Amino acid sequence: MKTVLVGVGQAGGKVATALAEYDDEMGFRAIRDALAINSAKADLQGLPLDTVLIGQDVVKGHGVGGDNQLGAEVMQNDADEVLNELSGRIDSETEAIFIVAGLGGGTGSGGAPVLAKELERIYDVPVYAIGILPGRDEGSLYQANAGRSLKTLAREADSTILIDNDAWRETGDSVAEGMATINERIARRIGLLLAAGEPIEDRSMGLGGGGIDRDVGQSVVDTSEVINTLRGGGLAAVGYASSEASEDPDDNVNVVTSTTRQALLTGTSLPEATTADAALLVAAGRPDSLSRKGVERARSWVEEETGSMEVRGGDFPLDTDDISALVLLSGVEGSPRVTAFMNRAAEAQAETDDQSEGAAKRDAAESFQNDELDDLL
Ligand SMILES: Nc1nc2c(ncn2[C@@H]2O[C@H](COP(=O)(O)OP(=O)(O)OP(=O)(O)O)[C@@H](O)[C@H]2O)c(=O)[nH]1
Repeated sequence: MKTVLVGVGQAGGKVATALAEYDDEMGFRAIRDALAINSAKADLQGLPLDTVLIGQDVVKGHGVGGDNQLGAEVMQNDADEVLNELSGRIDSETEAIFIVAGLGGGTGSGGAPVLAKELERIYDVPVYAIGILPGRDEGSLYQANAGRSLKTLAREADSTILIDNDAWRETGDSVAEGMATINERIARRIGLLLAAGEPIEDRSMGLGGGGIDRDVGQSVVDTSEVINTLRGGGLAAVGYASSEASEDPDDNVNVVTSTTRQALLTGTSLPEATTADAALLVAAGRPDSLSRKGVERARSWVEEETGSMEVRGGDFPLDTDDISALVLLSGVEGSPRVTAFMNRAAEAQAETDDQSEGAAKRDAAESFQNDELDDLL
């Protein structure tokens, strides 16, 4: 999927960098351009991307200090400059725009929904968001910010892929190490998803220098399958797992199915998200090890497990010794983790508003409709 990537805020800039670097290292060229936007000058310095500093007249390059309403305001005020900067990058080849942001802070949290709205107004290609949820141990301001931002982003973007900061953290990591690990994991998963839809001849095949035969590819994933999977809108998640391929092709039936189970049951960006409205299974590996029977069985298993009748599946030929499974889930609003998060956010907002009686437990679908969490726009 030929993508223009925009990172907003500190987390957005770092994750956009990790993604652009991964795409480049792998030679995928799915990310055609990447831009980082922030109201804090220091967070833009040192990023190997083109950057735009917003809100300079208001916060003088010092960031919005976790105030996401101010984050939304400065993005709105400087929207013309940002759109101008993007207009030279989004062209007739662009198939999707991805905005990535940490939803718990100020600039990314407030800025991402505003930017999504502005881009939707102008461009026909889908505008997707990658929204990073604060970990459970982050303070109430982060939770309340993320709840408000998510509610707004889910409405403004064509789909929002959620990454829970608690999902891929390794125990024992410091916060900085933890972030670096999470960012690498996001880069690999989203990076594969974007590359999976690219035609084979467009890939430089950094892993094998063109050694993949073109006519393997009747079931190769197409960009339109990613877009169709996300068409229902709302919230999405990605799962991923990888195992060594066996030399015996028959054994790879089981390798594909067990790797897919791991991807969905233990490897998703939103733990416990297994029911979905639609899903896409991408099996990556050498064409001769990607067992057709295995991929078909794995796809049927995803159908049963997610309860969705709309599960697409396909291959992603890669010259590696592993078989990887990437599962994209769309329509995960009802998952327990989203419910728990929206309750946590509503409680945090009630705490900050001193209206604790407003924080009764409700299900997540309802929290996207009711007034417990303020809308940002
Ligand atoms: N995955 C990941 N999350 C991060 C990273 N840096 C910060 N976060 C998370 O993002 C949230 C804070 O957002 P930031 O991006 O730091 O804030 P900002 O948008 O720059 O906003 P201000 O600093 O208030 O202007 C918190 O929930 C952090 O846990 C990162 O590198 N990776």
